Amino acid sequence: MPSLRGKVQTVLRPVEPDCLGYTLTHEHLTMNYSSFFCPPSPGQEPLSGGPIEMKNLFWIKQNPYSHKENLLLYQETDAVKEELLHFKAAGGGTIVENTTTGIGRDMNTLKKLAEETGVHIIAGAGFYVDSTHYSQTQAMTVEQLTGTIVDEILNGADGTNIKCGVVGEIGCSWPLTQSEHRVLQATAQAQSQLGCPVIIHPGRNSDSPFQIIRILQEAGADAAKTVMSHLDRTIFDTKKLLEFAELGSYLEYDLFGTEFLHYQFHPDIDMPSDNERIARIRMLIDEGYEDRILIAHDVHTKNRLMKYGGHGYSHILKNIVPKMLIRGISQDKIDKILLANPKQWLTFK
Ligand SMILES: CCC(=O)NCCS(=O)(=O)O
Repeated sequence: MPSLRGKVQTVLRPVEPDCLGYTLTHEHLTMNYSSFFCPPSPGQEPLSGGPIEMKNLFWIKQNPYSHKENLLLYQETDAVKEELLHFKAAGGGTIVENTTTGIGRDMNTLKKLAEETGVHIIAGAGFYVDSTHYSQTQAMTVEQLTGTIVDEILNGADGTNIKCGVVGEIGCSWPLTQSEHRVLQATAQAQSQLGCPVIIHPGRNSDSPFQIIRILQEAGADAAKTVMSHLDRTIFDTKKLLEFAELGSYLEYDLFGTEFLHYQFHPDIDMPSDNERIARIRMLIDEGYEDRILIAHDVHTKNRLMKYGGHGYSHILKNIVPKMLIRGISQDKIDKILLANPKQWLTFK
């Protein structure tokens, strides 16, 4: 089996880890989220159709999953290209593109965007949450799922010869389904064969990240090469978060730019603001976890793009980094979060 040891695998080629630069570890550049459409509140149904306009932008920001067109990021490749160029001009170097099977991964578009912008793009192998698993996926054994993931990294994904460089985002629901459990075991086996980076989308319950790490470790995974995404909306209790940090995975705050009153996927959860995210990160640094923190925006709907009045892919570099400095997070620590930690995670072992 060919070895990628010591390299980072982009959609164009394996590269030296030192060339990555500032890295966002959880984004989407092209995807289709239409199967997660949430019907709007009674009386607001007419707002789900039609184009995105100034007059409905605030409503879409509050109800991003209730506007049909907003879920079709794959229609915006030209805008995404322009916004990747903004990211590069702001000092950005690399984007991990976490679109997996089930939400419209498009390897050819990722390759084209990498070629046309010069931004390093790293694609994700594996499967999103159960509700998007095809019947063939549901029927596969752990060994067959492992074979698929390994093949997407070594030979190319979706019938192309364009290769993935991470496994994930691997989708998990709460409660975890049997098919998701098998995918996690396959993820662990692929990681133990290839030494590859892994990234997980946990269920919306504070016990979910613990359960996932346990399943992965029992199946042979390396928690130290695994990212737990979306901690912003998953673990709120400080003691529990520090207990989770002890398990050794990367701790990702990847919903920067997402600020709304009502979290449509889980109304019991109050989505934090960017200031609250920065405060959590400061706390984790003070507790000694600076080597484990990663950040991103997880752009996955159109309204997050600058074209539609959103923050785009450069919000962290342009706005969050200066605010982190004001809140006492030194440039040295910021460089760990955006440069050294992603490099360490993305390099095959
Ligand atoms: C595909 C994009 C995605 O999974 N985003 C996560 C949204 S949330 O679960 O954190 O709300």
